[in-house]
Amino acid sequence: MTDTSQTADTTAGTDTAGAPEAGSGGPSRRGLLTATAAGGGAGLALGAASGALAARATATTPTPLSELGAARVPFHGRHQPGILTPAQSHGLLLAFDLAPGVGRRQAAALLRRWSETARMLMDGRTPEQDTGIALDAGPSSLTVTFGFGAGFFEATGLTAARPAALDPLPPFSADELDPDRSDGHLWVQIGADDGLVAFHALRALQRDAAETARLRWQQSGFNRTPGATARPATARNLMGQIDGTNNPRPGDPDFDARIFVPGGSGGSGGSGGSGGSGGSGGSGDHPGWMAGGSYAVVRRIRMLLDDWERQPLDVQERVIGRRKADGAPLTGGTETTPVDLAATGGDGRPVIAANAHVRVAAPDSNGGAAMLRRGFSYHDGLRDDGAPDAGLLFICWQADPRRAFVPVQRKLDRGDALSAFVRHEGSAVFAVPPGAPEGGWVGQQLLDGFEG
Ligand SMILES: C=CC1=C(C)c2cc3[nH]c(cc4nc(cc5[nH]c(cc1n2)c(C)c5CCC(=O)O)C(CCC(=O)O)=C4C)c(C)c3C=C
Ligand SMILES: [Fe+2]
Repeated sequence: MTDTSQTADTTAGTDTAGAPEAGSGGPSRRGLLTATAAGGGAGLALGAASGALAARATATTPTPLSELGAARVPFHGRHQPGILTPAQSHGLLLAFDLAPGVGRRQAAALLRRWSETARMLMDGRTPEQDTGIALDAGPSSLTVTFGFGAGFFEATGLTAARPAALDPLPPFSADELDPDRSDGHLWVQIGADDGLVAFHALRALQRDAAETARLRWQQSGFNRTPGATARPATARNLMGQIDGTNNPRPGDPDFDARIFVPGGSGGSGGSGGSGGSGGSGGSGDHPGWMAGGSYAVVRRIRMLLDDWERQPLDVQERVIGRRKADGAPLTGGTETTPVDLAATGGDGRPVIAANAHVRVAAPDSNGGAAMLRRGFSYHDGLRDDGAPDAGLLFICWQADPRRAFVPVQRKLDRGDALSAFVRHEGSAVFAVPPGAPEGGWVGQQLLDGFEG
């Protein structure tokens, strides 16, 4: 069953924000803030009140967080956060390689540390020796998602547990891949509706990696800020198109089968460990430790924006097959009206061109292949050639990339009108294990028994 618990809980965090939370093992960020303000800045903030009394008063009567700041996504669940969670306004993607000589024991300890840090931060609490970067903010829908790249299994000698779905992607003609922005043993996806909250998480997770894993690449992205539009709306990408309309939805009957690896107990409780090998009990050729997990394909796709912006509106719309203003199909209706791929115009030609992106990418054109697209735009200034280094950190989620991303990208590569305006510059595939049950950690099903 689909876990819909990942929509941010906006009621959490305001009533307890001023005091350490029971069983939390750490103070809330805002508890620290109010105590610090009362102790250190009492003269400014509180006039003649005594420091001790003032500290008590401010610690019990914090200013309520805004709805945006208070929004909290649960860390524990059947699936990891950051897959079904609506894409946040800030995204940080980090890939790490294990340091030379690091084995599965240290890798397991790292995943346990990372999980604990992610759990605390997503709950709005502060790790020890905190940087203070997010001291005055709530969790702001922070999510942290962890994945394993193919190289992890080689490095740790866990090759028997390596999913076949992590086989290297085939080359595509639009690829101009930079190895320094591709692959990696471990992947961390951070999302938050506040840039400082996201960066705070990045620093804490990087500190946890310490000598165990070294940063291989990092990419930063963004989406529109919640509340920037009059009403909630599908995001636009940097080409100006409404992007994400025809994503599979959790209510669809085949949603889980398309996005998540089948099997597993489906819930919280217990350690979920499988003694470390994780090589059996799976479904098809997916190892048992991946039950409830998903595979993320990450592509850095640069947009040739100078070329694109020179195209007249009707050309831009024919390239995609949808209207730019409201995302409606060229066959009519509104954004959510199904695209009519069979419709022809007065001249007898298809209204949605043979090479229109939505036709070529549609499940109906690809034997039902579908994926959940959940990306971030990026902009890293100008390139040496003067063109903007900007585009889409394309992230798609699926139960098996060999039956989703690969066939669709193969088809796009051959006949997509959009290909003339994009270049794929980074690429990686990660096995993203199921969510951690209460008391457990991410990757435990694979690595349990090795940490110490
Ligand atoms: C291999 C998969 C895909 C890549 C790579 C990709 C790149 C890419 N897409 C856009 C913009 C849009 N894509 C849209 C729809 C769409 N795209 C894919 C797959 C890939 N896109 C799919 C499966 C679909 C849905 C098709 C359907 O069922 O109708 C749209 C239309 C709106 C929407 O449904 O989201 C836009 C716009 C860009 C700019 C891009 C690379 C930079
Ligand atoms: Fe697309």
